[in-house]
Amino acid sequence: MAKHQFQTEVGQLLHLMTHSLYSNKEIFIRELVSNASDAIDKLNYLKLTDEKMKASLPEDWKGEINISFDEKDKSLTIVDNGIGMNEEDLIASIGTIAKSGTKSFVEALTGDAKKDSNLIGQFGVGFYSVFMVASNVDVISKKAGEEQAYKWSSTGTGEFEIIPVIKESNGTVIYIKLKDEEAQEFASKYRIKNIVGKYSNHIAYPIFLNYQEEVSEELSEEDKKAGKEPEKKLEKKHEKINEATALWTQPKAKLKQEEYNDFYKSISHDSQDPLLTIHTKAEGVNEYTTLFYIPKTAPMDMYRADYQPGVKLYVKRVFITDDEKELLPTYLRFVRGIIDSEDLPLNVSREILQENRILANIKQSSVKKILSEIKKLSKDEEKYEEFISQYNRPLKEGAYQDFTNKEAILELLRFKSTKTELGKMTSLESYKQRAESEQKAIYYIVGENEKVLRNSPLLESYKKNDIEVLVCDDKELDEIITPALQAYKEWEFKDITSCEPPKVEQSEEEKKEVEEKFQDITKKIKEVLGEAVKEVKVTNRLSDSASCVVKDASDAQMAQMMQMMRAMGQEMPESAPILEINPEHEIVKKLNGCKDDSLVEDVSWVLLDQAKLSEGMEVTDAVSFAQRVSRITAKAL
Ligand SMILES: Nc1ncnc2c1ncn2[C@@H]1O[C@H](COP(=O)(O)OP(=O)(O)OP(=O)(O)O)[C@@H](O)[C@H]1O
Repeated sequence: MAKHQFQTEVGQLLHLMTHSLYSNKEIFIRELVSNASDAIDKLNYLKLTDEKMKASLPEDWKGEINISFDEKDKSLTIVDNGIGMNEEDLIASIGTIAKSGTKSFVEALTGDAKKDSNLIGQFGVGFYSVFMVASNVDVISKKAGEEQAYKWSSTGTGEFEIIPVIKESNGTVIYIKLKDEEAQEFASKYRIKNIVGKYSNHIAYPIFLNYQEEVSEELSEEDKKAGKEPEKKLEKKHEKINEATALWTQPKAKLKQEEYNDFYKSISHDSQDPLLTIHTKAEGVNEYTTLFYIPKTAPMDMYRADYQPGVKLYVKRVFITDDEKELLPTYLRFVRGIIDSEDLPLNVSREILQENRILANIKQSSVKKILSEIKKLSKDEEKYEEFISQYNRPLKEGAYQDFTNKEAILELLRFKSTKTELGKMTSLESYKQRAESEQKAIYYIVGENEKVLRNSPLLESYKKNDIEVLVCDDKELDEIITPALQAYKEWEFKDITSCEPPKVEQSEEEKKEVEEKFQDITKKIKEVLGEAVKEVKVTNRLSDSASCVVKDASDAQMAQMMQMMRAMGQEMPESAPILEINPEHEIVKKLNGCKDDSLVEDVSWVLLDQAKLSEGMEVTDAVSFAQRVSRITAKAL
C-alpha cells in the first residue's frame, strides 16, 4: 500500500474546493465526463494509428461513458472505456505533480465563489472539483495495452493512496462517495440527466445512465378481474442521456445559438455564453469544418508563455490533439473551438503537423474568417467595446506578427487619442476621417500613464494645430509595436517624440536667426548638462512650456531595440535625450544673457528635469532637483 502526499499547491487547491467553492457544484460531472471523453478520444486515435493497440482491443470496441448512482450507498460512479492510467499516470495527473496551471489558479482566486468556480476548468484543475461533493473518491484504472490495474483513493485531504487491483478491461472507473449533504441532490436520476443535458449533450460518445427502477408487472385481464395486486420488481435501466453527435458536423441551419453556446461551455469550461460563434464548412481543394468561439472574458492564461491552446484538432471526427499551439497564430490564442479536417492523415505527428500544407491552408483561411467576423462584430458598438476591452492587446501583437493580415488587423484595433474622451477609443479609419485634408500621417505618443501623456508638452503644437495624436499608454508593448506598424493605408505612423513638429511655419533664415541669438546659451546648457543630454536646441515646437525632451529618428530606433531587450529581461539604460527649449518662453529669454553662472547651472538642470517629469520620465537625482528649485525660488523672492 503506497501513500503519497499531495503537492503543496494541490493541497491548497483541495482545501479551497472543499471549504470555499460552494456555488455551481454540479460542474464536477461536466469535468469528469469531459475527462472520460478525452480518454476515449486518445484511445480512438491509437486504435486507428497503432497496430498493436488495434490488435489488443475487441473488434467492435466503441467508446462509451456509463454513469450510475446508488441512493442507499450515497454514491455516484462514472466509467469510461478509454485510454486509462497506470500508476505513474495516476501520480502525475491527479496527485503530487501540480501542473503549472494549479499554482496560477490558486493565485488567481478572487474569493468570489461564483467567479472562482468558473476558473476551475480554465486552469485544468477539473478532476479535483469532485471534492466539492465527495467525502471519498476511488479512481480504478487500467491503461490500454497494460496488464496491471491500480486504485487511487483519497478523501481530498493531505494524501492519497495507490494499490494494485484487478480490473478486466481498459479504462477508468471513478467511484464517488458523496458527502451526506450532497447525496440527495446528486444521486438522482433527474439531476444527473439535467446536468449531462446541460453540459455534455454533444460529447461525441454516448453517455448511458444506469439505474434500477421499481416497475409494476403487467396484469392479464383475468388477473385484473380477479383483483390481483400487480407485483413490484426492480428493473435495470440503461438509458442514453445525451445526443452523442459532434455538434460541428450538423448543418448550420439546423443549429440554434443556444446549442452552440452549450457546446462552447462543454469544451471551454466557461460558464458565460461566448461573445462570438463562427461555424464554417469548407469544401473544395480542402474539405474541413471549423467551429470557433471568442470568449466574453479573455482566458486567464492569455499572457502566460505556457498558455493552454484553445483549439482542438480532429481528423474525420477523430480527436488528434488539443495541445498544438500552431493551429492558429499566437495572437489568436484566446479563440476556442475545433478544426476537423477530412484530408489530413490520421497518423499525423507533431512535426508533420507543423509543416503540413493542408493545415497551413486551413490556418490561413481560418485566420481570415475570424478577422472578418470580428470586423462584422465591430458594427455593433457595445459588443465591440466588450471585445476590445479584452483583446485589443493580442490583436496589436497580430498587427506586428502577421504581415499578410496587417491591414485587416489595423482596421480592428482601437486607440486612445487626444480627440476621444477619457475611456473611449478610436479606430484608425475614424482618425483619418477626422484629419485635415493635407495631413498624411498618424501621430502617436507612447508612455506609461495616460494622464501624463495627455498633458505632455510635446502635444502643445499638435493641439494648437488641431492635429489628433494617438495616446499609447501600454509602453511595454507600444514602444516595440507601434513604430513597427509603419503605415496604415499609406499614412505613416509618426512618434511625436522623434518627428518634426507639424506646420513649422518658420523659414530657414528665421530658424538660423533664432539659433544664432540663442547660440551661447544652448552651448552653455549643454556644457552644464554634459552627457545627460545628447544635444540642446532652440525650436518652435512648444508654445506654453519652456522645455521638452525628444529623440531623433536613430534614437527612436535605438529606444525600440532597448525596450525589446528590457522585455527579454536585460537591464538597459535610457539613452540621453535631446533637450529642446522654447525661445518664446520667459525662462529661456531671461536665461539668455544671464550673468549669474550658478543660476544658469541650476536653471539648466531644472529645464531638463521638469521636461522629463512632465513627459512621465523619472529625474535622475530627485534630491538635487529639489535643492535647485529651492535655490532658484530663494533668489526670486
Ligand atoms: N477518465 C480518465 N481517463 C484517463 N485519464 C484521465 C481521466 N481523468 C483524468 N485523467 C488524467 O488526469 C489529468 C488531469 O485531469 P484534470 O481534469 O484535472 O485536468 P485536465 O483534464 O487535464 O484539464 P481540463 O480540466 O482543463 O480539461 C488529465 O489530463 C488526464 O491525463
